[in-house]
Amino acid sequence: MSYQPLIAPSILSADFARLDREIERIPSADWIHVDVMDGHFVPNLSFGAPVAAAVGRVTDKPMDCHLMIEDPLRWVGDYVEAGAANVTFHLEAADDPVAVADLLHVKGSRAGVSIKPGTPAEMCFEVLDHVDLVLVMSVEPGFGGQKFMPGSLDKVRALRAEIDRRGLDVLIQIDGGVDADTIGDCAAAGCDVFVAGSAVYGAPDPDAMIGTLRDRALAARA
Ligand SMILES: O=C(CO)[C@H](O)[C@H](O)COP(=O)(O)O
Ligand SMILES: [Co+2]
Repeated sequence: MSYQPLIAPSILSADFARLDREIERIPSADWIHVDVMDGHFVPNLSFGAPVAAAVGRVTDKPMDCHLMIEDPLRWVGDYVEAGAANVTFHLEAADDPVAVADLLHVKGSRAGVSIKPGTPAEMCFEVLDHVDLVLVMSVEPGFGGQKFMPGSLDKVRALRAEIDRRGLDVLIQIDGGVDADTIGDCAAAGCDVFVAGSAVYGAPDPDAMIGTLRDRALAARA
């Protein structure tokens, strides 16, 4: 099948006082990326399941929850109940990542696992058969607006090779510093899903920026 990059704007860079209006500004988005930070796993606090549920009420697009939280087994169910289509937890935070992924499937969402910049791609290999998505962080998680770390692309290439070798239907998502200049390299390395916060909401026309990002990803794979 032809390559179809998915653009997932992060509402972390949106105006939290008007999330309904901010989501209306991005009709071309494929997914809505929702960054949950608990102030423990990462040194920042964003919001939790009630705000995710509010996002779910104002959009029909798939809600993609990125949980930067400790003890994901305890909390993931709340995000499925909030309406998430995908729930991604951090490998570094999970005692038993397969149990978290299995719970997400039982609850009815897709399961994603994420790795921070310092975690080798190979650490994910044993959970690849149990998840639908791997999220490679290309900044240290916790804050929007950071600079893309090009070293993350080697991890994307390693994951792409292993997923393809096993013939798995697992998406590779990249998150952090993705913009019109960096998305091409991410697509060429093998990414399927692109999170962009500041690049989209910092643009004069956020929806036009989504089109630019998609075009650049497609061009890099042509
Ligand atoms: O998970 C995240 C931060 O931990 C965000 O999704 C990410 O940083 C998006 O913001 P930007 O595109 O501005 O880097
Ligand atoms: Co994120």
